[in-house]
Amino acid sequence: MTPAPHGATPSGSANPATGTGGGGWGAFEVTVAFGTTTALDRTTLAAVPGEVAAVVGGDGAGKTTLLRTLVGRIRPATGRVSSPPTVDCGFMPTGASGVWQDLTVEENIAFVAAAHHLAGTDLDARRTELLQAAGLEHATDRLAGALSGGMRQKLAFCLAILHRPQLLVLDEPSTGVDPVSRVDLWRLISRAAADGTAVVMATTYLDEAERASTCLVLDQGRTLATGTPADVLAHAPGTLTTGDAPAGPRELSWRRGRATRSWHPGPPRPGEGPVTADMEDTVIALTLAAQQQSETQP
Ligand SMILES: Nc1ncnc2c1ncn2[C@@H]1O[C@H](COP(=O)(O)OP(=O)(O)OP(=O)(O)O)[C@@H](O)[C@H]1O
Repeated sequence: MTPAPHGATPSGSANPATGTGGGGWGAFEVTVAFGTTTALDRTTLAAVPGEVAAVVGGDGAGKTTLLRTLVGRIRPATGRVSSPPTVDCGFMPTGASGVWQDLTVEENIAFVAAAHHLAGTDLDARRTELLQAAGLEHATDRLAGALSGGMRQKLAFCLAILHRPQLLVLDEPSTGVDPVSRVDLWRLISRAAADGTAVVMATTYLDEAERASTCLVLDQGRTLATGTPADVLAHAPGTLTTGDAPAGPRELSWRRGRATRSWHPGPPRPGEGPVTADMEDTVIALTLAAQQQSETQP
């Protein structure tokens, strides 16, 4: 059996790297460095019961580091982390590492249930509820390693939330998942939040970030924007245009469906008809603006 990192731990003690401060859960002004790499630079993310907080950013932005810091797996150099005791956290790591591949769906559930001392009719009801919601009720005898990617991700989600954690931390739960399973996963996530769980999720799908209560945009450890999706959209820098071809340097343009978006740092130029940026455009524009700023800094 391949042991997988998971939120399920038999220990119920609070993680020493975390605390339950009076200001709610979250990571506050945390800095994490790996050697000379600053993975997080005074980053703040609040985790509020009943809400979904989305963490977005490109490769190496610091998303996983922030999530691991929140659940006490990384101790920040500075700043404060406030989270429930480990036993009240659920963590779904990225990829297939949240499930035990050589156990069946049923065995995966039983294993995590045992780790959390869940049993009896309460467990039966919870198992049935989650498997049905995830569309896995007819796959209970299948090995997790033989499931489709989307089914495996949904199983990983069920395992992370089986014990009704107060804080649920999901690392790119829908990456590599087909669009239908992605809808299922989002429904599961929304339901968890509606039940009062504080959900934090890293995602590369910006339509998901747009539906979250709050959104944190990271780039190389720096916070580019934070707030409600509307707040983030309101801070899209520069000007965005759309057309058939790049309206400027290619590195400042990207494809959106059949159209090409172009970004430039200043206000609209004469004759330019700017388009309203959605979350995807905004995150790209914020990242390009940050890159330009760091290139011009000595
Ligand atoms: N254990 C580690 N040792 C050294 N460097 C690390 C370690 N974990 C992360 N990093 C570095 O910290 C930075 C942030 O990484 P992190 O995995 O948090 O980013 P991410 O936003 O999750 O990106 P991705 O989606 O590509 O995983 C990167 O430069 C990464 O190389």
